[in-house]
Amino acid sequence: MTTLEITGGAVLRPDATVERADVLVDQDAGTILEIGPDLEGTADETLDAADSLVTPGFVNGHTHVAMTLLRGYADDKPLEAWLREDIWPAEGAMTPEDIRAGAELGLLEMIKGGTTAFADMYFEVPEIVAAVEQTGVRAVLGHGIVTVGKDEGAAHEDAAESLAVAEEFDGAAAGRISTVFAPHSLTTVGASYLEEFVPKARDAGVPIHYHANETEDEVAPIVDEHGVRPLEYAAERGLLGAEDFVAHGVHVDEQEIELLAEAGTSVIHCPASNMKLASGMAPIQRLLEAGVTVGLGTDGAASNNDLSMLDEARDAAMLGKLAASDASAVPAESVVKMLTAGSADALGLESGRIEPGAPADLAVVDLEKPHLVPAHDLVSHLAYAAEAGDVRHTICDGAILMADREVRTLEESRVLERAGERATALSDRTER
Ligand SMILES: CSC[C@H]1O[C@@H](n2cnc3c(O)ncnc32)[C@H](O)[C@@H]1O
Ligand SMILES: [Zn+2]
Repeated sequence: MTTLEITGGAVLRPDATVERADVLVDQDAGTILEIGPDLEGTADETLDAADSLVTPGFVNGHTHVAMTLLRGYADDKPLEAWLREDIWPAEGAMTPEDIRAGAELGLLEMIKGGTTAFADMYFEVPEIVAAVEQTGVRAVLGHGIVTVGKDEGAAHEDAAESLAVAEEFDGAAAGRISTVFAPHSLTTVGASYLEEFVPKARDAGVPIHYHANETEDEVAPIVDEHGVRPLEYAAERGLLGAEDFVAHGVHVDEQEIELLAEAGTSVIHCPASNMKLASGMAPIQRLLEAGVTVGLGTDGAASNNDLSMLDEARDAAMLGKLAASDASAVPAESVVKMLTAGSADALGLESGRIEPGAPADLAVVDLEKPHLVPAHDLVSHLAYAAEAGDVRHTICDGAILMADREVRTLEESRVLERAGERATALSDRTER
């Protein structure tokens, strides 16, 4: 057995307590073997975690990783105009090579910020699979379907591709990749395609991930056309399963919250994107009280504009309080749970907790920083004060992806250079 020991740190446990402990990892199995104050010190490899917090790796529950290429490409617009006037035309000009370059850039940023797993909805999924294989992270991938504006044949092909991609890549990257069927949203995919393909996804045992109730503009057409709220419409079409997860859930009423809770469908909260696009404030405290599993996501880098999950945690705490007009709403402990086990549970992953037998997906955060002193409460620091740049080491599936801020699975300078070149060329050939 090949082992790794993370020594000398403070370890965040699943009950949100923090204890001085070492963590022993079975690198062959990719799991945590033991957690204890003074382990033997005979591991094959050691990572120093003195003056550091060892936390579960962060789980980005909703992103579009290749959109790093569009970071800063179009800002200061609401969702509908942003997508139609800027983002969709640019995406229409993207090549598979662009997707690969954007995915590598996004994965570099995520690994440097302590993220060990992410859920993604995009196109050219084989390129994202290849980037995940190379970088060593864990991922839940889906081909995003949009049927509006397409003829019947192209729309049908898009939906069929989403199911085929989910079936082909489930279990790829030595089991680190799982998959979803991914209709973009309830307004951009026609009802007939949902009615045809959702039962097929269920038969294939593939979970479903989609954007839901993100803006008021998305709610109104469903109410007007179908006479029910979006999540009732989703439930009627079999889209609220216990393994399914929706991104956003900003404009949900009390009845829809109850529907989510009863169905066991999870919500991925994307506070930065919701603020930037002025989509609204999700009722996170209410969702938590109703028993809905809530995770955290960055959404794409074009609506955020970074992929830092620690930024997202702070935003979730701040916005949650503002939305509830209550400073005790969405406290630090809830946010840290969303950042780790909440997102992992939503995505059907076993990571997100440091305990024997759990996947060895870990981040080690340097506490010797001015903004992290004094250390009254390390859960508070993780929710409110820590930054992506404080992450020293990132481990996924027992493998070291970054040690002392050096990413081992990507050549950082090459990734930055290639992404910059590809983004410039993409922008030059995209008309606006
Ligand atoms: C068809 S692949 C996914 C699709 O989603 C777009 N997208 C990025 N951010 C958002 C968001 O906040 N709401 C809805 N859609 C979004 C992305 O640009 C791709 O086209
Ligand atoms: Zn999104």
